[in-house]
Amino acid sequence: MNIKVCGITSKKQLQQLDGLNVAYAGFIFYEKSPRYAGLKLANEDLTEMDLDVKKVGVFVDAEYEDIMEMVEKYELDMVQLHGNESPELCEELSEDVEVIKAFSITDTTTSIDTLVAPYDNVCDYYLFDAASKTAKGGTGTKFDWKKITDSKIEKPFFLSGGIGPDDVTALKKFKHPDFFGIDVNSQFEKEPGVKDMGAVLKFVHDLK
Ligand SMILES: O=C(O)c1ccccc1NCC(=O)[C@H](O)[C@H](O)COP(=O)(O)O
Repeated sequence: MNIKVCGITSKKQLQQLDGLNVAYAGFIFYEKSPRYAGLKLANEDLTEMDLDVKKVGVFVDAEYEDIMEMVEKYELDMVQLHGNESPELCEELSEDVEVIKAFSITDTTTSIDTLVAPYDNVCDYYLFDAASKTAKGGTGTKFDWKKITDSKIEKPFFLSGGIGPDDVTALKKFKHPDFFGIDVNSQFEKEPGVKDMGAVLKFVHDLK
């Protein structure tokens, strides 16, 4: 199970994460987020370290040029599109960088397969998060995972939304042919943007 820890805002925590057998580190490039990385991380913080962890930039309804500027500046390996980005934008970006398209799942989402269909050929991964009325992501809210197990999907995906230390047993039981990894965030924080690395370490160990 690949693990992505999202909302990293310091060089020190990035270094710590790199030693923890975590596959992906997420950096939020959305100014309204309390985890906005743009003002806290210099590009050298990400580019001058020899990292095993892949760097994922998270964007919400940003323009192609602005996303690519950050990809180049921070040498991002992947972008995660967490808003209402069009399949056309995903396709354009996927020529330059790996793309994760995120989808917000609500109680009224009836068919995940219908939701993802327009993005089938234009991104590399999906990410399923819980929708929220208050924020675009990082809310600690779960959605009904049965909506996933009832779907075909047919692309590697990250399961996200409110995943915390108490979910280890449920995650070990969660099965889907395209289940690629999990994305965690606010349930492993001391405060927004500051991870509890001890909790992350224990979680990674417990999942193995
Ligand atoms: O984390 C944020 O502040 C955020 C803001 C705007 C768009 C996306 C954001 N986070 C993206 C993520 O991938 C989160 O890890 C995901 O929403 C799950 O968060 P949580 O429910 O806190 O585990």
